[in-house]
Amino acid sequence: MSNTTELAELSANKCFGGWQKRYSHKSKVLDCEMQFSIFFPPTTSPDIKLPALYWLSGLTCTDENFATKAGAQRIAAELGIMLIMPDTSPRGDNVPDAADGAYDLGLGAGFYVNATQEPWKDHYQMYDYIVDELPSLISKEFRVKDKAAIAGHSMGGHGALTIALSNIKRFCSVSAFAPIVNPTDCQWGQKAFTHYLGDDKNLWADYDSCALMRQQGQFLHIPMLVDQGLDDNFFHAQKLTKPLEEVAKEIGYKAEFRYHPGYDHSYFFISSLIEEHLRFHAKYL
Ligand SMILES: N[C@@H](CCC(=O)N[C@@H](CS)C(=O)NCC(=O)O)C(=O)O
Repeated sequence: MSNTTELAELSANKCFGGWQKRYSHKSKVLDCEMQFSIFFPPTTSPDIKLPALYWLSGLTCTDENFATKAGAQRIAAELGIMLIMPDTSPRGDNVPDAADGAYDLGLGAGFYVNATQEPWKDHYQMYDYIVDELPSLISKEFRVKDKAAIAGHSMGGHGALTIALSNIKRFCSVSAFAPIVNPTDCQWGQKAFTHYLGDDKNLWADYDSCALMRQQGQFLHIPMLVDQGLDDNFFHAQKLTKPLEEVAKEIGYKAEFRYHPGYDHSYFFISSLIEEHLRFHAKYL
């Protein structure tokens, strides 16, 4: 860590020879105090720039769900990959939440967009937080490679795919579990985008991985792996995964889409396949 740190360490646990840590910091773009988790793999030299993977979680999660439920640390330790786990929305007493306390809007449901509408726009700038502010902070504080991998689940799969497709030079590879791929055409996405972005559907398309792949996929390519459980009760209801596979087929975009009988939407699905995702990213990191 640098001498003039902006981070407060909240916890540190030794894990598979490395360290699982949690930090707090003041976010300028979100205008609130934020927490994030990091797994540091065991390393022989503090001077080596580590490869890093950003994990974006889904609705209702904090930075701690993946850290405690996915079981990713053993393979990350073996592969020498740092795991960076941000929160899913701004937090704090001054941050607006859904009026009815709904789980799919407001706290825990930032959707990785920059809100343009009241009362959200002062704090809900999650796209800028994940793409710019947090990576700048991480590279100031720790030794990490410039290009990172990015992955996520459900709303976080949407975040990972849209951020990777819009920032192909910044990320080496992207993967997702049960991602929302067409938020402009599913209930979760339409609700969130109406609140955060208003009625301007042009703005919505900037955060829709189907639209982004269709726009840019003929010219640009990033290695992509997507896994979907066939017993996931949100698979059909929220049009997860499939619409992006259809766009990929249509435009000839090379990406792997896999469907797994019996698996649901939970972290039991993620923990069953996370090793394959980490090994996939390790080829490009
Ligand atoms: N049925 C859930 C919907 C939310 C949900 O399934 N969240 C997923 C991501 S979309 C999750 O990872 N939940 C936290 C966990 O399983 O640890 C609820 O009402 O809380």
